[in-house]
Order: sequence, then C-alpha cells, then structure tokens
Amino acid sequence: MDLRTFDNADDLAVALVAFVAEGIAERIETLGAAAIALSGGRTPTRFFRALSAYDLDWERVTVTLVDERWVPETSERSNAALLRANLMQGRAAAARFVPLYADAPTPEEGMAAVDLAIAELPMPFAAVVLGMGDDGHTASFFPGGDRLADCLDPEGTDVVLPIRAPAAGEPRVTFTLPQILASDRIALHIEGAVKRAVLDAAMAEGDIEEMPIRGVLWSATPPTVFWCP
Ligand SMILES: O=C1O[C@H](COP(=O)(O)O)[C@@H](O)[C@H](O)[C@H]1O
Repeated sequence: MDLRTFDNADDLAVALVAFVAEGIAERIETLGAAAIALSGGRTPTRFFRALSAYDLDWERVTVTLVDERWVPETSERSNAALLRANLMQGRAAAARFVPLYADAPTPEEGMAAVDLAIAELPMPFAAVVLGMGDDGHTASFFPGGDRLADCLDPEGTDVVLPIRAPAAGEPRVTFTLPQILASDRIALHIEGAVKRAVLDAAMAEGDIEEMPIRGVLWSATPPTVFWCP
C-alpha cells in the first residue's frame, strides 16, 4: 500500500491537491476534458479550499461526488452544499458541477434524473478521492447496506445505485465500486488516530462486507493513502 504520511492537515492538503491536479492535467492533455469524483463528510473541507485555488484549466473539468445523502442542498447534511461552498469557488468556479441528487422524495424516484446527469461525465474519472468512516465504510458502501453486494459487485454494470443502511442516516446514492476502481487515480484521504486504526484493521484479514473499504484496499488498483495525525 502506498501510504503517504504528513505532519499536519495543511501539508496533506497541498500534496493531495497536487495528486488530483496531475490526474486532471494528464486527462485534459490526452482527451481534452476530465471528470473527478470527491467525497463529502467532515474531512475534506481544507483540501477543497486548497484545490479551488489551484491553477488548472477548470473550464474543462467536471466535478461530481463519490456519494450523496438524499437531502436537498439546503440541508447541512448535503455533500453537494459542502462542495459548492468550499470547492466551487475562486478558480474552480469555472468547473461544472454534477450533483447526485434530484428533487424527488426517494433516490429510486430521482434515479432517472441522476443517471441522465452523470451520462454527461467524461468517464472514467481522472481522479477519485475517497473518505472512510470509522465503521470502515467508504463512498456509501455501509456495512449492512441493503444494496451493498450490488455496489461492491466487481462485474456490476450500474454506475450509481441507491443504498440504505442503519448507520447511513438518510438514503444514499453512490458510485459503484467498479466505477471507482476504473479511475486513473484513486486517493484515500483520512485524518486522525482513529481512522488510522480503522485502516490498519481493514488491511488485516476479514470480510469485505464488514469493512467495505476493503473492496478498494484489496483491489488490483489500491488507493494512494493520504494520512496525517
Ligand atoms: O457520510 C460520509 O462519510 C464518509 C466519511 O466522512 P468523514 O466525515 O468521516 O470524513 C465520506 O467519505 C462520504 O463521502 C460521506 O457521504
């Protein structure tokens, strides 16, 4: 595993920005456009702010989320709201943002609109940045999720799927594992001693559905891990 350790969150953010920006620049160079998928939650705010200031050809970049809680952007739980407030600013305001939420009561009812929106993405992703919960979930691959097996299916052809789980709060929508693993670059961004211990536990033997981050860590294309205390 390529584990990159930093003294503090600022240094980590600078390195993670460079990792993602290189992926974007390479893809723009070869194909003229790039899509990236970023995670929500509490961890990525500093990284988003640093990335928003980076000098890139942002007009050729489409940004989406790895996963979303099925809530409107007025909710403080919205990953899209977090991303708009912290990334889609400054230089990065020139990028296009594709949300994973549509104005419908359930993900199933909104899925056609989400599928239509993501069909525009220049896939595969130039870069994906994953987070990890203290329960070993990544994206919205939660232990006990009702569609977890479908999300993790290496042969699965769905691009995004709805999922519900006891620890997930709201219903979710998530890119599936094959879509994540097809990315040019995959980063796992974690901070703090607790998440480091979870990472160590996930690297040990065990069931993928118990700690779904294993689906990424144990894949043929494991992530580059960015960690600081
Ligand atoms: O719910 C979510 O949690 C994970 C981890 O978030 P953190 O707050 O522990 O950093 C995140 O990666 C995911 O995108 C988000 O929907």
